[in-house]
Amino acid sequence: MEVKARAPGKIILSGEHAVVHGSTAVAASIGLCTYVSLQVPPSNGCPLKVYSLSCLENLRLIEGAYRSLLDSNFFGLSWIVVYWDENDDRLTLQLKDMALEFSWPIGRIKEALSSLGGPFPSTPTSCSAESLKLILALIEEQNILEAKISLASGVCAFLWLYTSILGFKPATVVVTSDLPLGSGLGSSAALCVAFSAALLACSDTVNIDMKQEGWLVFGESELELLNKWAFEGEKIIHGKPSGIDNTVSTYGRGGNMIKFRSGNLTRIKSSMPLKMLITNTKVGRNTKALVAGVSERTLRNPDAMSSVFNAVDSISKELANVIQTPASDDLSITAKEEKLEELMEMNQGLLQCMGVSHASIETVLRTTLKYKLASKLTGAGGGGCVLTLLPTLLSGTIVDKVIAELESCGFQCLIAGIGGNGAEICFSASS
Ligand SMILES: Nc1ncnc2c1ncn2[C@@H]1O[C@H](COP(=O)(O)OP(=O)(O)OP(=O)(O)O)[C@@H](O)[C@H]1O
Ligand SMILES: C[C@@](O)(CCO)CC(=O)[O-]
Ligand SMILES: [Mg+2]
Repeated sequence: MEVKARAPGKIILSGEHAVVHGSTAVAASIGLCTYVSLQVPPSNGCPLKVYSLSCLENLRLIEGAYRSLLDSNFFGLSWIVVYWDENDDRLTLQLKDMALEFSWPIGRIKEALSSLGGPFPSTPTSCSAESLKLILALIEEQNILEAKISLASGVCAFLWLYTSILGFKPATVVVTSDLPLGSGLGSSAALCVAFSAALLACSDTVNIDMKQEGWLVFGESELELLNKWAFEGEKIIHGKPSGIDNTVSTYGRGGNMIKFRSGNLTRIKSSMPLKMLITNTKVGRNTKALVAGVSERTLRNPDAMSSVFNAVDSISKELANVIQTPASDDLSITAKEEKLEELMEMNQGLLQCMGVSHASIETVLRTTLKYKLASKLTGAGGGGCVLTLLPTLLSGTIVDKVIAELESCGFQCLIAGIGGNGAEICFSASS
């Protein structure tokens, strides 16, 4: 059986970092996703597939399944029934975009992690420091290249989610993504949401009709479970996440945005078309380190930082109001856009106060300002992506000029659809 899951990335319009400290933030999913395909063989001893000898070639597709071939003669034709062999049971994770593969014999994973007691799919549980050590030992055995070491946290999140939700079943899991990694567009959350969605869909906890075709959405209670598991994965990658990224990736739906505070979400409907240019500075950074940096600054300057977080809270609430309030004779779309631009600039100023801007971000701000466009960093900052509001009446020529100038600095621009769907799953018979 194969289950596929997809989960979107996000942009934060206001409130990143401050949201970790209890302020309101406003975010929306974008039309770029991470995809997970999970292939689980049938339980040991069950025939995996029956082939006629004429299509014996197909057998080569099933690596490691040759050992228990049972030859039979069925209706006068020669058929082969292929059984799965326990000794060949492996858990394999392929990160396709990085051309990386991790693979462990199930016996080895059991030996290392059975003390953790999984599976417990309906009880989202934090990965303790001791459990993390055991998981890291499994990853170290795979000799991950120094240049790709930042991926280890994603692999840790995978092993924790996998063994907690499905236990010690063999499977092949393949990951691909439209999202740039570590750039502020929520790649870590999209990964954890897509993993959790695929794993829960394969577990006995979630009641879903596997015969339905096309992309499916979980019901509300399953979404809640999915979001909680994804949050546990995010904690492994981010250290101390607010939960906004996984919540947006789980619950995004039909053009909605999300207002988020202290773990609670409110869906908000935008009453205006919102077009954002996303500029990826391509400066790599790590959300965990940036979040920790803001927390350290807060410990050193508690009163000043509390004022900064309060100011961000007011900005996010105001921004949500502007987005929701319909345009009228007294409040034109242009006036609303000017208000949003001002709020974005104020938020950016406060993010600088938190110490999470970067020279590359400042270059984007200066460049877009030449065209009278307002910008702010999105996500954790320190490089990564910057948002620029593209007002409705802005001519296409100006947009082209800004993009050309930004790309001449070595940045990469894209205009993504805002407020797409959240997590979805799809079943298919394995090939
Ligand atoms: N498609 C993927 N394949 C493998 N690992 C991934 C993938 N997407 C995310 N990751 C993991 O997430 C890490 C990046 O997460 P990080 O939180 O630093 O950035 P982000 O989520 O893109 O940005 P932000 O948190 O600011 O929105 C990577 O180093 C890797 O461990
Ligand atoms: C920087 C941060 O606020 C957003 C990262 O996309 C971290 C978080 O909320 O978990
Ligand atoms: Mg992240």
